[in-house]
Amino acid sequence: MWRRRFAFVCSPLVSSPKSTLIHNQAPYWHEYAKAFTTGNVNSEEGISSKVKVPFITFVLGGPGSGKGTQCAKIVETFGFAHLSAGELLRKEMSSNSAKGVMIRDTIKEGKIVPSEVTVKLIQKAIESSNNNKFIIDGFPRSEENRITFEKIIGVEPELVIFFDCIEEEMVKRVLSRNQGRIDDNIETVKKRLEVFVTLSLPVLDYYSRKGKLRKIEANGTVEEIFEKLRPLFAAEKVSIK
Ligand SMILES: Nc1ncnc2c1ncn2[C@@H]1O[C@H](COP(=O)(O)OP(=O)(O)OP(=O)(O)O)[C@@H](O)[C@H]1O
Ligand SMILES: Nc1ccn([C@@H]2O[C@H](COP(=O)(O)O)[C@@H](O)[C@H]2O)c(=O)n1
Ligand SMILES: [Mg+2]
Repeated sequence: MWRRRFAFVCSPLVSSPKSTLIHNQAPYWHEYAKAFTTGNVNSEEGISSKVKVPFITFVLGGPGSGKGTQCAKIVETFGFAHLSAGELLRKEMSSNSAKGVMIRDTIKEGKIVPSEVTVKLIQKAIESSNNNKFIIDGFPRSEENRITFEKIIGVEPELVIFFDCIEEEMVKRVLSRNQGRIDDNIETVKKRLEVFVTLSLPVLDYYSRKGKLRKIEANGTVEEIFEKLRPLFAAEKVSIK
């Protein structure tokens, strides 16, 4: 059902988009750059890599559509740093703090964790990386996620990839993943699919309107899907090989 609903919002592959900083807000990125110009940062080496505007790609798709699998290949081939919002949250939930418990309950229910929590984790991961190219997997899952990222990080993605996979295949993949995830069960998967339709499709619609969305048909083999991704990253500015 959600495939049909989605079909009209996707734009076809288009040419390489341009980097866009959001100038009308006061995100941490601008503060960092300001600190650099005022000399209010410690390591010179750290500064020069960090003040460069990061190249950000968001990767979206339903549960089991292959986001994590393809991100690993993008990292290996094109030298991106992979930030999985779900992984960052799973690490955080392993603490028994109130926040950890809240994250666990939210993931178990297939719902979306409050955006500020997720964006702060992403911010920390970006800040502690030496890389300048990030592939952010499973984010933004909602308009609230997207807006919070814009407010706090202040950098727009160059590219937003959507893995379009049939529901039956996604459910099959999740149920045979076997990695002990608390959300890999049929009840949670059904809820996640609903959440995807209700909260994530508007995000895809937003980026489609901005000409940033690239839809990848994600029902084939891992290699077939990667071959469809390759041209998106082959441009010299993002390639290391
Ligand atoms: N093209 C494919 N064909 C068959 N199996 C696949 C394919 N891509 C990934 N898988 C397998 O399906 C499962 C789900 O893939 P993956 O974890 O990459 O999905 P995901 O989109 O990250 O899901 P989630 O949103 O739940 O984290 C994994 O066990 C993975 O090995
Ligand atoms: N932006 C996000 C990303 C994930 N979550 C929660 O984590 C679950 C697992 O995410 P995966 O990307 O690993 O599939 C997801 O179902 C959400 O509960 C989130 O809240 N916000
Ligand atoms: Mg994943």
